[in-house]
Amino acid sequence: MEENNQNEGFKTFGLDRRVLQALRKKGLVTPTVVQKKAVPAALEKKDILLRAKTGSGKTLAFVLPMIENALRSLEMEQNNSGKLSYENGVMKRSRIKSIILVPTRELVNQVAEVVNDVIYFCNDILSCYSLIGIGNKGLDMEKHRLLEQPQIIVCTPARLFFYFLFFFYF
Ligand SMILES: Nc1ncnc2c1ncn2[C@@H]1O[C@H](COP(=O)(O)OP(=O)(O)OP(=O)(O)O)[C@@H](O)[C@H]1O
Repeated sequence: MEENNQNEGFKTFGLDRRVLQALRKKGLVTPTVVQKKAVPAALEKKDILLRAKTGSGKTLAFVLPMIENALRSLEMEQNNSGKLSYENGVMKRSRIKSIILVPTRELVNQVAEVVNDVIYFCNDILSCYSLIGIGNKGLDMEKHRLLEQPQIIVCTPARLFFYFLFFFYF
């Protein structure tokens, strides 16, 4: 009972129970103003332009609906195919669903940390990779990870452009 009350605020968004569990784990109970405005609209797949002061919770405002929509989409794929598909005993993950672009490599790490916190209880079906290499530095590892097709990628525009060129030419 207490658990339910704790998530009353975030629960009103109709989020997946694993996401609610992850929020609870982080001690997050009530959505901030910007989250209250953004999450329901983003869950309806509306385009959103957010502006709010620093520390107002903008990261979760876009991360929560993004993950929720990814989970819903995975569920739909599962319902359509009637079953999850497995390869060598491991569930085959579907392709990239979201790319989060941020201006600096420091922000890549920060945002990826928030994403990983939120997918903590569903990381068997959703994975997040952050691309923070520069040029050929980190290329082998990142290329390998990208080919594994994570559902969520966090990177800078420059790194994304690098991989567009890389996969186009090689
Ligand atoms: N609903 C919430 N309840 C309590 N704390 C929250 C909530 N949402 C976010 N926070 C916390 O508030 C802090 C700031 O959040 P966040 O970094 O998302 O803000 P921001 O608006 O993106 O800031 P910036 O503009 O500096 O990037 C973080 O520590 C985060 O965990």
